[in-house]
Amino acid sequence: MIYTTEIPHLEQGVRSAVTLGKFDGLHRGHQKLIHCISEKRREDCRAVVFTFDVSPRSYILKVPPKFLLTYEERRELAEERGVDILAECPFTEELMHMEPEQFVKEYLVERLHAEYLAVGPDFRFGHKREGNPQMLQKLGKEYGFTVEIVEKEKDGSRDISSTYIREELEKGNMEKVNGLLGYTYFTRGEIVHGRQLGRTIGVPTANLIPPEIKKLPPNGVYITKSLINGKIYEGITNVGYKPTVRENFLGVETYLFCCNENLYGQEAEVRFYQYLRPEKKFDSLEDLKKQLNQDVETGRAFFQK
Ligand SMILES: Cc1cc2nc3c(=O)[nH]c(=O)nc-3n(C[C@H](O)[C@H](O)[C@H](O)COP(=O)(O)O)c2cc1C
Ligand SMILES: Nc1ncnc2c1ncn2[C@@H]1O[C@H](COP(=O)(O)OP(=O)(O)O)[C@@H](O)[C@H]1O
Repeated sequence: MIYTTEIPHLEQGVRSAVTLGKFDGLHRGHQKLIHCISEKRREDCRAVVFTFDVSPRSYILKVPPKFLLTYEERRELAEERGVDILAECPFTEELMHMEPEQFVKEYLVERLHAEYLAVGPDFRFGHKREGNPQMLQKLGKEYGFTVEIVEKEKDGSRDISSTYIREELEKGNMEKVNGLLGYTYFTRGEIVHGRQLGRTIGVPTANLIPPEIKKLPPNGVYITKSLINGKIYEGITNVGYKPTVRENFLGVETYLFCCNENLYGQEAEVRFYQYLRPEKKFDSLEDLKKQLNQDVETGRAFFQK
């Protein structure tokens, strides 16, 4: 897959099937759009995902953005789904104020040689969000591309969207989040040293510091699986600041049920299956240990089912 932060310019004779949007999470709705473009792949036709490098809303509001997928994670998932080119274009003033027809002509036609577009019914683009799927269809007749308006993937009566998934993630409803995503929500990082207290209470924990932009479920304890060095480990994970020992950074730390290896320096992907309880401040490490033993039992029972 080609990844670029510029507007791609395809060579002559090569055409494209394009989908456009923010694609945070690459959820089941996004996957449906990607399926549409990847079906059009040929020797001389590329599947292109055209997206922006900062969520337009957070750019305007100037709040530090949190995403369901980091840019790197999104790249990897897009590649797995059969995308040839992922263009993460800077969301510049120029792009923000571009007239819809100019965007179509300069970017989609002249640079991408688009022959096919897949968009959702609520897709909007260009200055004042005046561009819409019907307008794309009209312009397609003029410039020679077809536009498929792809029905939204639904969960019951509600459209699947990044907003819906964020809402459920904020509630810690991992079963719902994972169902909407079509994969298990995860975060990644390198396993780093903690205070080495874990081993003293019989519960060593692999600590990782999640990426700044990654949106996490609420602080608390989760049943998880961790992918480390190609192996899957079942375990339980605490997300938070460990109030009992007063950590000063937000960590994701996991006790792996069947592991006694030295894991420092390894990359881990922690996948969240179920929320167990909120993070608590205990009066002593002994009390914490009692609670941890209970959590371990709950976690093991979950995987035995
Ligand atoms: C499953 C799990 C649940 C945890 N729950 C809590 C908690 O509720 N409150 C808390 O202060 N720390 C909690 N912790 C964090 C422990 O305080 C921490 O693992 C211990 O102090 C060891 O820290 P260290 O890795 O820096 O040595 C939890 C850790 C795990 C793995
Ligand atoms: N079952 C296990 N679960 C998690 N980490 C383990 C396990 N067995 C061994 N380890 C190793 O022990 C380390 C955690 O021990 P711990 O005493 O909690 O130290 P730290 O505070 O540095 O995390 C992990 O980083 C890993 O290298």
